[in-house]
Amino acid sequence: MRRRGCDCAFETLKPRPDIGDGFAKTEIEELGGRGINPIWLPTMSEPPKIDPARHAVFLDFDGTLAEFVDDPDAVRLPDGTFEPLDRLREACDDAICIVSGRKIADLDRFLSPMRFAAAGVHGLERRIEPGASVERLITPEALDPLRDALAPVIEGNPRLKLEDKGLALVLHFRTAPDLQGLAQSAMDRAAEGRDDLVVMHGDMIAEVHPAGMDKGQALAAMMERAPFKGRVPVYVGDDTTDEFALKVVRDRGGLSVKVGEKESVAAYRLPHVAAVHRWIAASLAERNEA
Ligand SMILES: O=P(O)(O)OC[C@H]1O[C@H](O[C@H]2O[C@H](CO)[C@@H](O)[C@H](O)[C@H]2O)[C@H](O)[C@@H](O)[C@@H]1O
Repeated sequence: MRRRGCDCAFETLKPRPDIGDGFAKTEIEELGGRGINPIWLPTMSEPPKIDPARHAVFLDFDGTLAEFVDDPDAVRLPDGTFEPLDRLREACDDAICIVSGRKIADLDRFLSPMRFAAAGVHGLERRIEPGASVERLITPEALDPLRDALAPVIEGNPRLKLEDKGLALVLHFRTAPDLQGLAQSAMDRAAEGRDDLVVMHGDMIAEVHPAGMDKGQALAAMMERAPFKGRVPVYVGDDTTDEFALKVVRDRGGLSVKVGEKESVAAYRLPHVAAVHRWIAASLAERNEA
């Protein structure tokens, strides 16, 4: 099992009581060594508006388009946001992609009747256009031994929820924060000895999925193909897993936008989900006025 990469590094990048609100220098250096240089500027400015004629728009789902809720299956877009999102897709000629840790099938369900290009399960699933078929980079059987190892943990701790995404498994503890340590160590133990897997400790979840893919690589691959190719990338995301994509976009001179106040490599910031939707609507309005 690997515990490397941006997720784990950012996981350690928390304010330390022993050094006030700052971050440990070694941790900053560790991130730098991995090519990720966090810029901790909570006052970073609002991004310029999206230009649908020029931009390829990549949007994270949970915490970016949809507010967090206790039940991962009960998530939904805020009222009144479907139509602007769909108009943006039309205006961009389908060069808009949902990039998520979720399965594409689940994204489709939450966004129905809309359909978008998508990178699901952190890029292990991809759909290049709304009407295209889903490509999967691996098969779900790789995780069968972990399914078996986690079954008794769930049975013994019914307040933990297991989300089986086929190509990834997630232990949720948002409604049982006291079980965080147990969930994380159960996931670590289940993946022990598996160098082909990565364990990620995310936002009230412990997740395992095959190594070798992240949202940044998924974005770079999508940018090689129509309808994204030749456009300038825009990425909007709130979580540690989004940092991979935000870095790729920043390095390519695109618009990298962090949602919320966590540390980030992004150049711009929006404070919350509602502000993301307001920015999308304002971008469409600006285009109509032009
Ligand atoms: O990449 P994202 O679109 O941000 O997806 C990341 C994970 O999102 C979901 O979990 C998160 O949202 C849930 C619903 O609000 C919340 O209950 C949970 O605590 C959050 O971590 C999803 O269930 C995971 O599979 C995704 O990896």
